[in-house]
Amino acid sequence: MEQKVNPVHEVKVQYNNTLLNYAIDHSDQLTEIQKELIQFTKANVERHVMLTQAEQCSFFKFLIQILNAKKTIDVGVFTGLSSLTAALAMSDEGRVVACDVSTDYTQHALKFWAKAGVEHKINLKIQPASKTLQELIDQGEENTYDFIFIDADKTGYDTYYELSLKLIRKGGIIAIDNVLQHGRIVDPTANDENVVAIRNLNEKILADKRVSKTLLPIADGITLVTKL
Ligand SMILES: C[S@@+](CC[C@H](N)C(=O)[O-])C[C@H]1O[C@@H](n2cnc3c(N)ncnc32)[C@H](O)[C@@H]1O
Repeated sequence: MEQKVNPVHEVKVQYNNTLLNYAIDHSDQLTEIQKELIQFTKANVERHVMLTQAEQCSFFKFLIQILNAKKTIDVGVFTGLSSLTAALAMSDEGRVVACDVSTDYTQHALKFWAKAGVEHKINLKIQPASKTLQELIDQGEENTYDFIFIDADKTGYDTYYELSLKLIRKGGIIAIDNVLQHGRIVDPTANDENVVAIRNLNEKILADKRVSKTLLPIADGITLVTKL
């Protein structure tokens, strides 16, 4: 794949851990339970690199609040941080449909949600996310969701994107994680199935007239789309 480099766009700030920590310290702080969940996951769960990052949590909280969201979907729960973040950001009527296939990971999520007192806001569905999203459509919930976060198996993203586009309301936001694939997205020699799946989706979204989109180079890259 030939890479185009546009000379108009250049890096003005070199990010490093000090700057990242400064940004996190000057944003709304994580709650004690969110911090505890992160510490627990890092200490006890082998694939803890899958955790949503702190700067994403504060960003999603902000989005969910400005959307005045009541209905959200979390595609990819792991130990529960992104679902917890959504539940905490919403008023008491707010609901999260939390999709995962793993009871190993989500057993921890359930404990932290209970500890935070938000378990009644989160409906955990243990089955492939595509099945859960299709069931919501079949139950007549098209065009009713305010915020959807896609962060599960990368080869499923295209399916999750299409189903989410049906479920999201006009003006709602779909956030798609890992769209830079740790930099491999622009490496022409990187062609594993995850990179190829995300590269294809990024091109598809770019050309997609149904949405307005912005790809933010924070964390591992997050694309936000809103349905027009
Ligand atoms: C990157 S982790 C999610 C991280 C999470 N958002 C957080 O806040 O820490 C990806 C999750 O997707 C789940 N997953 C993988 N395949 C799936 C599928 N087909 N349907 C639903 N979840 C799936 C995995 O079990 C894993 O927990």
